[in-house]
Amino acid sequence: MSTNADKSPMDQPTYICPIEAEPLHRYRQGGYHPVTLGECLKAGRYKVLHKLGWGGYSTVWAARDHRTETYVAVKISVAEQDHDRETRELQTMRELASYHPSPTHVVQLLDDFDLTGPNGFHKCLVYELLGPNIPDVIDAHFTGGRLPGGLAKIIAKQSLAALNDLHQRNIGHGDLHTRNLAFTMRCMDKVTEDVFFEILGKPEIGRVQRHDGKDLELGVPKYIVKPTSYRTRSWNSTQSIKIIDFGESFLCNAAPHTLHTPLPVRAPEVLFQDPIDYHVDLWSMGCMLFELFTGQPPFDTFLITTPILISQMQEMASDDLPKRWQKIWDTMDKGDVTAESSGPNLHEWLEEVYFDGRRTPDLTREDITRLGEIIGRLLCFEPSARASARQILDDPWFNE
Ligand SMILES: Nc1ncnc2c1ncn2[C@@H]1O[C@H](COP(=O)(O)OP(=O)(O)OP(=O)(O)O)[C@@H](O)[C@H]1O
Repeated sequence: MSTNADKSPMDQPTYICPIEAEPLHRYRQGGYHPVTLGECLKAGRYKVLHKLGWGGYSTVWAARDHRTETYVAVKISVAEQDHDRETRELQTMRELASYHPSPTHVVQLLDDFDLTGPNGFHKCLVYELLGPNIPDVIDAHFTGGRLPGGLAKIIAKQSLAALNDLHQRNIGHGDLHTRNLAFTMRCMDKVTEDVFFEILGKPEIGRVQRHDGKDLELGVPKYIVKPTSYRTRSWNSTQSIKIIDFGESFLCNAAPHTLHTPLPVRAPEVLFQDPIDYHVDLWSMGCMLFELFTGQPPFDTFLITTPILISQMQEMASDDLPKRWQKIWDTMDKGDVTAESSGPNLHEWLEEVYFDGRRTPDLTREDITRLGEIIGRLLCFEPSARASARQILDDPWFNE
């Protein structure tokens, strides 16, 4: 008997919804769990109030924890067969919970539970409730598409401190980019639900319909909620961030063979299929620092292919391709990419992007030169040549 799960996405019925939402075709066997606002999860403990976001592997919901009378974030994973990701996320979080004090700038896991719904079995992780991520705050609050230099420096220092805490414990994050840095929310627990909705915005709800007008399939929600857009916050230097999304994380003594880090921040050892450890995060951190200060990642984010990325990496990296990778590169099918690198190097590119004339710079040329030196210590092909998070944090530029 053929089921929905056997069908390719092309054969699936299509759904329409008037608001921006996660891909609706993924509400099917093995996919997202359909959540309704106001429903209570884990035997009445967590009352769902709003949608916080979604990713390739989960939907994330703001909820009231009736036991502790606090607001929390419940991450409901897709009910896929391969539970490696959620196992790794849970394992990392439990490992971190065994340390006291827990790292200041890493999201804290509060609870976990299992849920069975029409689309299968879902692992649910309950986290402390955080605010919006960096790109969402930039979109909402900063014209010009980038953070003020002072705030970027504070966020950079906090993410380096978080990374140092993880690496000291032999944990790799594996998915470090600005979407995975979320601002903390202060004083949320004491606020009433009315104030809570003033901050997160009232949920916007859209009715889901089948494109062909037939009844909805079992497992597809009738109504979908638009992710929150936080209001009434000022984003300044008193702010604090935490690293979220540990679905790609790993303990270095049991590192996976590959990672699904987004291509523009993916470390070269992942591309060349070399063994992986926490040094992957230092490459991603180099890319992230570039983006935090300039508002733009160093490597193309659109239509990028592995050969294009490797050729751009050769322009930006502080060292040459190691011999073991040069051999692979020489024989790789490069499509339109010429082996010769001809683009700007890291320092030229950083200056060009930062002083692009479209935005008023608040950092000096000397600042940008020094930032370029710092990023250069991270963007080294050879993983062991990359500076550690601690070494970067100790750079005098971060402490002026
Ligand atoms: N603790 C939290 N507090 C507030 N919002 C959160 C929290 N955790 C996650 N979110 C929101 O939910 C979104 C998805 O979460 P997350 O990145 O952990 O899911 P994912 O399915 O693993 O995503 P990806 O496909 O990016 O790996 C985040 O981008 C963020 O907007």
